[in-house]
Amino acid sequence: MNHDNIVQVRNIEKHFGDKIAVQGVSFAIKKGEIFGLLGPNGAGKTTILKMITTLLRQDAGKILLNGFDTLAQSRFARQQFSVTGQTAAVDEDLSARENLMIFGKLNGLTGAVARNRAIELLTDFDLLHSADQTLATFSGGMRRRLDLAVSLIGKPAILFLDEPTTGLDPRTRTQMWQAIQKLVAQGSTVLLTTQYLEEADHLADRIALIDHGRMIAIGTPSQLKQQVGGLQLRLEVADLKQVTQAQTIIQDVLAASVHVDERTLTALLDDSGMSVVSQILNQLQTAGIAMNNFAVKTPSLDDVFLKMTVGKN
Ligand SMILES: Nc1ncnc2c1ncn2[C@@H]1O[C@H](COP(=O)(O)OP(=O)(O)OP(=O)(O)O)[C@@H](O)[C@H]1O
Repeated sequence: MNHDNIVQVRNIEKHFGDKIAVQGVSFAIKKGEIFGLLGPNGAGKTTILKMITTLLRQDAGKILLNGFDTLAQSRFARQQFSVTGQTAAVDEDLSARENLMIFGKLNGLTGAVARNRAIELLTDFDLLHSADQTLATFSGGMRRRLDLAVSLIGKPAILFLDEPTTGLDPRTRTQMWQAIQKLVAQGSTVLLTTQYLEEADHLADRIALIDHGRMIAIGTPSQLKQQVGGLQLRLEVADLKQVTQAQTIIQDVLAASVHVDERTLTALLDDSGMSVVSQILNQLQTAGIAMNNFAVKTPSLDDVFLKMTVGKN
């Protein structure tokens, strides 16, 4: 067994009646990683998360959390993680500080330790100024940050976040991202589900793409994007008479074909990526070829998602 893999999911499967919600899903998460489960509505992300967090029993396959089997050793497996959902399990009539202290005591902390831990978390999540207001006065974003803070009271080794930023405005979403990154810098491992490609791209070290209950791809955001075809170079030559010369230069540097449409030239860059771009620019300049514009476009996770899911829905 590889002890670096704090979460191990092996070939899990879940049926609801005749419907297969999850089939043959396997992945492993290393300590300190942010791992994203990405997929459209109904893909199976929540069902996978529920099986990992022992809320649902898988019909087949095995899940180990820090080495503990979620079915055979569920009590120990549950001690390894904390989970936050889309609704906070907090008391509306109490303040943020009081809620944190109650959860601290429920987690076995003494009064003094709970008080200090509450201050630490309120500071980390930028809630110290509002610490003594009742939650009724809290915005959605503040509530979500408190929810995350509450789930960290017991310093869990693994944190599961189910759509942590759904419904938040862009500014609050960025604050949540910073809070999650800070957690990982302090040694946590995070598994999050999201429907937002941008969120997975920004936050996750690796992403598993889920569609119709199956894992259709896994990798770092850049590995997934490379499967779509790497970087694309696009430039427009100012003088129509120099287009062929520019085409030859780029073809020679890339050893690949260049598509020409009037003055616009496009080509796919291989793994060498940006290093060949400066060579192309230098050679075009030496040849006295002027350009109206020049761009290198990275494929987005949207491109990956469309390419991998189109035709299967
Ligand atoms: N308790 C249940 N009984 C029957 N079908 C279910 C049950 N839970 C989930 N499903 C079905 O299993 C499939 C996967 O659902 P799941 O909630 O895991 O998807 P999801 O990726 O989390 O979607 P969303 O982004 O909308 O939350 C869906 O087709 C859903 O209708």
